[in-house]
Amino acid sequence: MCPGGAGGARPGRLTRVPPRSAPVPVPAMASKLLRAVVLGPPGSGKGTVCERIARRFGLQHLSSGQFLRESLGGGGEAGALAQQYLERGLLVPDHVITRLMMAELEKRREQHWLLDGFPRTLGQAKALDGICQLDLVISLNIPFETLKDRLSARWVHPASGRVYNMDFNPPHTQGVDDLTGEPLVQREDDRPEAVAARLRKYKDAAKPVMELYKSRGILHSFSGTETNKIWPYVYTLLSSRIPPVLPEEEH
Ligand SMILES: Nc1ncnc2c1ncn2[C@H]1C[C@H](O)[C@@H](COP(=O)(O)OP(=O)(O)OP(=O)(O)O)O1
Ligand SMILES: Nc1nc2c(ncn2[C@@H]2O[C@H](COP(=O)(O)OP(=O)(O)O)[C@@H](O)[C@H]2O)c(=O)[nH]1
Repeated sequence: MCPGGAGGARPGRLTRVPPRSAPVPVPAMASKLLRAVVLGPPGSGKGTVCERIARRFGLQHLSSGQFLRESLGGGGEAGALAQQYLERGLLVPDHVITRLMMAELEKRREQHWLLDGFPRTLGQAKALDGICQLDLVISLNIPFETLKDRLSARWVHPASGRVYNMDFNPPHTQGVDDLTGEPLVQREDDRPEAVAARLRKYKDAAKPVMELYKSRGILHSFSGTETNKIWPYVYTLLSSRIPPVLPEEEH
């Protein structure tokens, strides 16, 4: 486990993806702080599952992709660097994303946390090793056709990262974010023609990361086409490590 440190958590400009309603914060009084990662290709439901875990278990959810998107307009050096890569649909270099994520995690060293989208390469996994020992890695295995369908129906609220799907979790009013009333958009890279290339890139980079965590015995894989069917297993796994603050059924 990552040790806690003096100073406590400070509110930073991290990307803590806001859930649909406020999470119940879990004071990290326990000496063991949960360090978890959710891996999976684009569209596999990482954000959806992480949001549920964050709410049920009071964990901090950090999404590297959302964090990067938010950093772009901030005027910072790292954001400007990242922009060049994101605009071209490329992975941000390890040293850039690692620096950003490490700074955020340092602020959260006294809280339970859950990472989504990081680490994505072996280099990133090794950097994470340098600051903590992960307890749990959840891998979502979803068939390609399902991913393609989901992404083409995904709508996002850019400011918060809240995600909708026209079949699975539609907004109350079409095209509009439930909490702010602001317009929803579709991501350019969610177009079907962009998805196949993204998935290939994901697989190449993720394979050694999965092998590393498998060899350590902390990788838990879940396969299926429906998040609601996978979710009870994820909930049970998490419950064996940290007490829930909300029951499983409450979505
Ligand atoms: N850990 C990372 N390493 C390098 N680049 C990253 C990392 N996380 C995010 N990025 C960059 C490249 C991604 O194309 C972009 C958006 O990330 P993200 O929202 O996680 O999208 P993604 O392509 O993985 O799809 P999805 O959100 O559907 O999983 O940010
Ligand atoms: N139809 C359907 N859509 C889902 C399911 N689970 C998640 N989604 C949607 O699929 C899209 C991708 O999910 P997301 O959590 O963003 O995946 P991520 O890219 O791995 O973070 C979003 O629009 C979700 O609302 C599911 O079981 N069925």
